[in-house]
Amino acid sequence: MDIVYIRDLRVETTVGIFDWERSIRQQVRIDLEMGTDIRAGAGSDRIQDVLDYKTVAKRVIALVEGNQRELVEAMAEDIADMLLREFSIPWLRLTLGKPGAVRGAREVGVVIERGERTP
Ligand SMILES: Nc1nc2c(c(=O)[nH]1)N=C([C@H](O)[C@@H](O)CO)CN2
Repeated sequence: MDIVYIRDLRVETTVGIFDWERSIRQQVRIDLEMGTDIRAGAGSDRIQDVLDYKTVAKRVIALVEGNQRELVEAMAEDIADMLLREFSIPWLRLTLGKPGAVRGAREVGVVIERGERTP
């Protein structure tokens, strides 16, 4: 399996369990690895034949900017669900972090894998 990735995507959104967090925008940071087969696109050299990371990034940004969830777990699951459905991605690994959310830590968050990773 090949991978198309997006690293260090930063998006401003509302997220968090505390009242003060519901009235501010915070930055979340996303790393995304998506299973794919690049051979058709490598052969044709046409964007139509690949998983377009720009299109994926725009969709992820739109979803995250509109987030109403409190937990990073819930937001991560929403992103993964959307990607598996809308882009027919067989497998993905998603890191969703909140930089600076915990004093003393650079970032906290979750890493999830969804779908089936084929050889
Ligand atoms: N596992 C999680 N733990 C915590 C979360 C979360 O989304 N998942 N959220 C918070 C607060 O919103 C925190 O980020 C505010 O500093 C605490 N723990």
